[in-house]
Amino acid sequence: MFAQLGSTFGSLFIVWTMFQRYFPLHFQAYIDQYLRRLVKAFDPYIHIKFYEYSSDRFRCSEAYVAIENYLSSKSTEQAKRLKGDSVKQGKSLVLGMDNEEEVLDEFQGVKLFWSKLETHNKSTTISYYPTSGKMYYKLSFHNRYRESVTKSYLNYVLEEGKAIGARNRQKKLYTNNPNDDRSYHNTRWSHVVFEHPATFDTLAMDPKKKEEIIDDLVTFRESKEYYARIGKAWKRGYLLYGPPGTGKSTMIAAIANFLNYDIYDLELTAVKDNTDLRKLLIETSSKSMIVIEDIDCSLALTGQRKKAKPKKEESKAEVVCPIKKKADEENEGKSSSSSKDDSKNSKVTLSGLLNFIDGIWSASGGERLIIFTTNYVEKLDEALIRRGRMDKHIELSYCDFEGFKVLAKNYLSIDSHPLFEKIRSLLVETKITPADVAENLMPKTTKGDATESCLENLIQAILKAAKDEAMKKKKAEEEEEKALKEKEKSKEKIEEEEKQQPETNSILKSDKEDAETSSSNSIEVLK
Ligand SMILES: Nc1ncnc2c1ncn2[C@@H]1O[C@H](COP(=O)(O)OP(=O)(O)OP(=O)(O)O)[C@@H](O)[C@H]1O
Ligand SMILES: [Mg+2]
Repeated sequence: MFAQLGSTFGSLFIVWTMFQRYFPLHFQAYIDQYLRRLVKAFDPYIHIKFYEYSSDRFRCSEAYVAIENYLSSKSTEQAKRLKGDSVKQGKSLVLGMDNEEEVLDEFQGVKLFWSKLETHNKSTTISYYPTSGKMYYKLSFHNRYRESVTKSYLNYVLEEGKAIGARNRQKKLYTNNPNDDRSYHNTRWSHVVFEHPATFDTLAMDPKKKEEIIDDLVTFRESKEYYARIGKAWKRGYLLYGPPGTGKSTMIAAIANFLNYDIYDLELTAVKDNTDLRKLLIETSSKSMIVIEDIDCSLALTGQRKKAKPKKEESKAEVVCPIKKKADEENEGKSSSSSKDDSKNSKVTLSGLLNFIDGIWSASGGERLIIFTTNYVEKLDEALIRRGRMDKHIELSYCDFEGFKVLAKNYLSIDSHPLFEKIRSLLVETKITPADVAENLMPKTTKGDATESCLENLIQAILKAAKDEAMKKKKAEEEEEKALKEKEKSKEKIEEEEKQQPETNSILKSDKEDAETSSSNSIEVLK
């Protein structure tokens, strides 16, 4: 009987919450109070509320988000009014239950009722936030299941909800805003949705090396406790190095897709100073990768410990170091003030960067990868890339036959072909980047089967690369020979000059003696 009465009052109370907004405020409070007391006295059900925002109204509650994710599939099946909320990996809508809808769930034979409700804002003050009430999910279940629900079911919902959230989560690619652009954006990072298709399956590289990298990433992802135990920030540094077009940026995208991490693409040239760098770091979230591409170029720009660097290809230097180029133009003809200008360009120092990597400032969130890429690993300061800072050094190199097979599968969907043997032998002797191989394997027409022509194109490209390489080698040898000859010539010249030296010296000596006698004569005359 009590149960019946309780549920009657309970239903009455639900109806009341739906319609109370139509009553005057003082009347609402009065009814609310009495209904609550009645329901409490007879209701055999337990009710738990999960509010959308924490009490400070700044943070969205983690539990609320997990519950929303957990209920989304159930709502699609049961609720009559649904709400299209977010986009799943940029491909489809995720539906959730609308306000005042109810969903039934079952867990180990226990029936559980979820409803989505909103508190009604009784405040008459003007608020910065939307004046609508607070959203919350309410879970109702019978008192006799209190223990199993609070101990097992809620944990289960949170875990499931988090897993669903991680699956649906859209990765983001962040870039740091230039310093002077900050007032407009009012934020240090701007982002776009990250949707790069690269995966480890499509990455052309030695399968053993690939396996090793994947193992390393998995170990890192699952080592939260280990890092806590050894007292180290939960982060790992990767240095990717190799010639242009060997897949460094592609690997970064593959790692992000594999770990489902956000990418923070840090452009050091747009960072004002070390303080700014620290602030940028603090604003990154966990489960992310902080990437600095072409680190050698960025560091040269700071004018710190490493200054000299070989020039990259013209086009690339323009893209990667626009500020440096501008600074160079500005400094033209101002050699006297060049040191002053250098210090103006000097923004982030190497030691600032080292602090950044060491995790002093990133110790908060954890689960972060720091990735540097460079074409010139030998130019980097040893302090920057020592183990502990850049824990894993990965070389990406020219395309070998295994790499070619991956690209042939990606671009032409083939595992074998009679021309493969020829390509295998050519790749042993010739250096060609995966980017060049990929370009040749890309069909140039949609008509007919382009497999054969693509492979033929690739063979021609490898032969051309071999020819270019041979010519380059010959030219280098010739230049070396020329330099050697010139060196020998100048050596001979010096030796000849040295041989003539005694004669010249004796002439000089007699001249000196003559001068001395004439000067002593003139002194005597003066006397
Ligand atoms: N190892 C690889 N596997 C698959 N595709 C690759 C690989 N290397 C290069 N490519 C292809 O070549 C293109 C250029 O590669 P990517 O930008 O990753 O080179 P990079 O090493 O970052 O060059 P850079 O040093 O110039 O930045 C990619 O879009 C990709 O299609
Ligand atoms: Mg790159």
